[in-house]
Amino acid sequence: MLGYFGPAGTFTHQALLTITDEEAMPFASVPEALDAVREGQVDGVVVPIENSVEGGVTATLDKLGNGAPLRIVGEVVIPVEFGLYVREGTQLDDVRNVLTHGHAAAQCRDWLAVMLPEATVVEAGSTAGAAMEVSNPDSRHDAAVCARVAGEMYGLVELVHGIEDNPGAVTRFVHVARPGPLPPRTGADKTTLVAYMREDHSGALLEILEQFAGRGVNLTRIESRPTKTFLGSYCFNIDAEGHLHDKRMAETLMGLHRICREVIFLGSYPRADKQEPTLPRGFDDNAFSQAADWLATLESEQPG
Ligand SMILES: O=C(O)C(=O)Cc1ccccc1
Repeated sequence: MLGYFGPAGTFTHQALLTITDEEAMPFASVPEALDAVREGQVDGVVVPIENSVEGGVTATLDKLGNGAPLRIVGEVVIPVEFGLYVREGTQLDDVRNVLTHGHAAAQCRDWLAVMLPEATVVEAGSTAGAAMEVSNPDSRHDAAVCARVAGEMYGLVELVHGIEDNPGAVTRFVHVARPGPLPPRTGADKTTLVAYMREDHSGALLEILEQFAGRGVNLTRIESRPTKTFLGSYCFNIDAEGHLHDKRMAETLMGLHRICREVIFLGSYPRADKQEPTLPRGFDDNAFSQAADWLATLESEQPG
């Protein structure tokens, strides 16, 4: 069974429904969901990882790389549109207290500031959790910012829809499982990893980037995250185009392993947009094989 960052009606739930229509288990937070996979309570979970407006979902980035190994086996990208949902009878002028997930609040910040300048925005566990809370007649919260499905699911009334400051925003979700066979290489894949530098020195990030650049591997996301040991200590959370079974990616991973203190491999999986990378000349599997054959020929000429 799969799990997801819930309750029912979250954007994550919508992402999950694009993968399966079988019954799935909701978890109240991203860390709880990921721990449930680690502990074997579910076979996999869907959690948000990146938003086109807000950037990385830090709870996911940090928790994926810390603890028993996990692997991303797939990704889903869905549009996110928000509305303001209230109990029957509440008017816009009555709204003093708005409840929602931090990422939703951030994506509707301007709208809330202009339309509800007096209102306090309170952070909830999730957008659907906010809708569920607001549906309680005794709730001290007047409105939830959530998806239309969540508003409907929890019996709320839609005051306004489309309150996001950046229309067209999308969120990327990942399907995470325990280590096992990798999803097959499709030619349009992504690899996610976390790299820890050996020691702090000038050019350390450049050396990491060189491993990718020198093998024709393009990055689609790179974020520095605190290692949580001391101030100024960071690791790099990276998405790169390609699959572990692409020779250029395998060589990149080996290069990183040589120069880094630790490299956590978080999986190779098909890209949601199915977009194949444009490879510079000399970086496809054939070019790597031919180079290896050439080297073998040179070595075979050597005595003994
Ligand atoms: O709270 C939710 O519905 C989530 O799934 C997290 C989230 C919040 C805002 C945008 C995308 C995902």
